[in-house]
Amino acid sequence: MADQPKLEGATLWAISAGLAFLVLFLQWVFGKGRRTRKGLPPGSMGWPLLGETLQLIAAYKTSNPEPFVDTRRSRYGKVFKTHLFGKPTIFSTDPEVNKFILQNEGKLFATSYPSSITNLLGKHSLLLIQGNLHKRLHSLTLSFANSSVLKDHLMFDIEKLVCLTLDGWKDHVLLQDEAKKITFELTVKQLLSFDPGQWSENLRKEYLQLIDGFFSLPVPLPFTTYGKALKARAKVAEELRLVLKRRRDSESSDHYDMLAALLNEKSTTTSDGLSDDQIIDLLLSLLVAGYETTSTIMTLAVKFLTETPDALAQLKEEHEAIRKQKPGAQRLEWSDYKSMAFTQCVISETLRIANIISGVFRRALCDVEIKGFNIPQDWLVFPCFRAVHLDQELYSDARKFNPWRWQGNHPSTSSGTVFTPFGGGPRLCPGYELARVEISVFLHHMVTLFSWEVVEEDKLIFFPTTRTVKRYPINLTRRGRRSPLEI
Ligand code: HEM
Repeated sequence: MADQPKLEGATLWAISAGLAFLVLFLQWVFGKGRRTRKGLPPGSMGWPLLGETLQLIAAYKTSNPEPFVDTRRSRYGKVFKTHLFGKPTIFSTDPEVNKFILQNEGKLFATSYPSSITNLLGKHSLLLIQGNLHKRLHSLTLSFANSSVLKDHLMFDIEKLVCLTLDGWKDHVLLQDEAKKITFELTVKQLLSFDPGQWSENLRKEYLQLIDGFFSLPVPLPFTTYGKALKARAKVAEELRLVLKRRRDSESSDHYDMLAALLNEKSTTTSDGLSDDQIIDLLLSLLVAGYETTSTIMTLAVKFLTETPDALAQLKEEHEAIRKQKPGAQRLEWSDYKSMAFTQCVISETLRIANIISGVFRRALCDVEIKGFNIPQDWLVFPCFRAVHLDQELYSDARKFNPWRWQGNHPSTSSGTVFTPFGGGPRLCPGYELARVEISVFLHHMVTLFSWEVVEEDKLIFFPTTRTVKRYPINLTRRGRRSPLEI
């Protein structure tokens, strides 16, 4: 009898240990996603090697990619770990974490692209360079697209090139393609002072091939998309090299364009200028940066307006009022652009719900602690702007196109944390104002020169980039107003 309690104790111990083991085992099986290395945010690393890449791609290939983020955010919280495109990644849908990551560019985090993309952009691209050179060239680009340059120089070219394209329209266009033509020609003009013609059209065709390469398997064989993209890159670089050589050889220096600014750029410490390779990569990346981004917003603003007749009516009213002040076909002034208040609401709302840039990849340069989580050195982080822009806690009825939300004093206009379509920190998009002016001028002429009807239902998808599947075909009716090019 004396031994009985001992036996019971041992049995109890064995049962408790067994239970504890069972609980741990069940947690391991069912709570895989919640297990963390110390300090890592919760999340699932998905399949070996593939991680959760296929789930992400499958979601973004549809018109409603949100469930990818929504399910993980409700399971793990606003910041979760995952494994994307071959790398362990911290995915953030938290505006404060996103801001922290962007602000600490170059200190705790650095921009990160796969080598396949780096090869296409060129190692001197503004999107890739770091440190002082990045600072210098970022501010040079900014100084080329700021309000006073836009007002005194670019506004005129923007309107001319928008009208040149719109004047050529017959009764049917693929709007997405037309918008791309406009933004490409504008960028060529701004960078090199070339007017639209066969040269820029040939260059654009090479560009289309080059951009396809960003979203293809990086197999560098001549018949693969990636191989063709590398070839296209070489051709674009060759053309730019010829232009550069002519400019260096020429006596006159009366150009006012980005190339002239790059040729004059000198290091403050060594007073060395930029090499040909540096200039070519910079020009090439500027063409990439402003081309698809701005043209996508132009197309989608028209799509969302078409689907929201009250907004289209209000936008038309705003632009008709501007036209009334201008007898005949007079050109737009800077003050007209500044008076387009509702147009800015439409642009912000389009950027909020369908920006081509859902977020940006960065690499942690060291172990970083934020909000109680540890981000290990060399892991990727993905501050997801789209998830913040569509967060129901931050925007009421967040998934609906509602340009009126921007009227008055919406907090997100001022906070710079919950609305970041142009990124932030040292890599804030230097083209943010240029893009707004281009889109505003385009919308002005689109709604005052034409009315339109959508030819067929066209789906919006988000992978490989944000685009409509059928390139947004529309039938046009001319409204009888003369375009500024006719005077
Ligand atoms: C609606 C149009 C546009 C959107 C939504 C957009 C968005 C962005 C975003 C989010 C970034 C930050 C990338 C990062 O942090 O890694 C960026 C960078 C950049 N953008 Fe834009 N952009 C637009 C138009 C333009 C235009 C018209 C230009 C032409 C000058 C331009 C030039 C650049 C450049 C050069 C960078 C790289 C800046 C750097 O790394 O320092 N963008 N853009």
